Amino acid sequence: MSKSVVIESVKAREVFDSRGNPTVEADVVLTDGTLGRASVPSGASTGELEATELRDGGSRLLGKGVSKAVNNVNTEINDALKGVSPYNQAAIDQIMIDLDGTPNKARLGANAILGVSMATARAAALSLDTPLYRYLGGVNIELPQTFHNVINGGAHADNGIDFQEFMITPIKKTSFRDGIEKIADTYHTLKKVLEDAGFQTGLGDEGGFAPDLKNTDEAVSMLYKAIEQAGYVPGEDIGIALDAASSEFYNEETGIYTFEGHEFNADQLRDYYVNDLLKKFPAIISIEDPFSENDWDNFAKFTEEVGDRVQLVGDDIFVTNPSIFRKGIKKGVANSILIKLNQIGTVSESIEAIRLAKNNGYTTMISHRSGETEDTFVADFAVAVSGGELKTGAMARSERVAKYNQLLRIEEELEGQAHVAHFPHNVDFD
Ligand SMILES: O=C(O)[C@@H](CO)OP(=O)(O)O
Ligand SMILES: [Mg+2]
Repeated sequence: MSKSVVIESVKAREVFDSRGNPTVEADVVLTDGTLGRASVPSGASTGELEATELRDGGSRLLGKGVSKAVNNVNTEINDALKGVSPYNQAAIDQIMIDLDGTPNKARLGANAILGVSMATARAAALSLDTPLYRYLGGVNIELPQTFHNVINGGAHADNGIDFQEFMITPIKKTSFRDGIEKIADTYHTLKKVLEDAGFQTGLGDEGGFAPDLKNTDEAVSMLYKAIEQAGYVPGEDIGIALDAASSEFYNEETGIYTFEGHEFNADQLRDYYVNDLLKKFPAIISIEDPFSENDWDNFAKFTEEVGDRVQLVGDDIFVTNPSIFRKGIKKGVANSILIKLNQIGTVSESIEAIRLAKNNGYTTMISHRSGETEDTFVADFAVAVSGGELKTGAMARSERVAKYNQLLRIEEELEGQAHVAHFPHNVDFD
């Protein structure tokens, strides 16, 4: 590491994400000439307490411009980081957190700060001629088990399904590639299963199909059919995971969850999960946001009841925020946390949330956003932090597949030395 190398300049521009909305792309240039570049994703079903994504006026872009965030990078952040070493990620992130001065990055924008945070890590790795996953992770790294959202509902599709994500994951695999191939197989088979049943197979935001199925039961049944027709055993070879994203259909005033024609209170919803869904479909190994971000007590109660046999992931409720997550751990909410870099806004704080999870027996699922770019940062990040699990969409749409292709390259680069995570069985199948 050359001590004399420092940041020469930081610059951002407005580019577009996979939904055609503007987003921030940041460039960090070092004095040795290295350029690190990164772009920021964006969610549709966002948690209320996520760090602020700064958006502005501009009638042409429906008020979704990011020119203020871009300007903040080009002026204040550039001034603050010029001359600073790129090799201390925590210090870089802290400078931006202090410069912003708000608890949720509302002044400079989490999109401005995260773009620079990621681009700095990439520049540092490049200047040391080290792969990004190795720079961030050292030698203690692991390829993740992937979770693929193959039926899209909720805020990600214009169909009648209220649960947001229906994912498949390769439990049994001899390598990362083997797992991905099984998923691709099942994905193609699912298309045929849906077509045979007379459904449309247009895609939702995350590359999964968006058929007009009537409910969760029917969607999971389709997954069972696809897994079996592809020659695999549901729950053994391929597991199923859901993101209910229930904050989207929860009424805080009445405490009622309205979905698929039901009007359930928390007890009825719990009964539905335990005595209907999980009984009927034992291949379901993980449920994300089963209760709302504003329904902590019931989320905790549910964790107590089924947390020993199913992974319960907190997304909207923790928003990758270490201090909110700490409260959740104390209350016994969930047994897993979703990690989205732009929910908190820096690489270092995301790593802190992961450390907190590991120290408290929570699993971690690293995640893309429903609005993505071609940037593959999250793939390297998942390997670096040995995140165990990664969800980044179906095996379609280039902005999703780019991440899986990057993981295939990483596996090849590690020449068979790469360990691949296994969930839920903590054993190796190879
Ligand atoms: O809820 C989620 O887990 C995510 C990612 O799949 O969706 P969004 O980016 O729209 O918040
Ligand atoms: Mg979610």
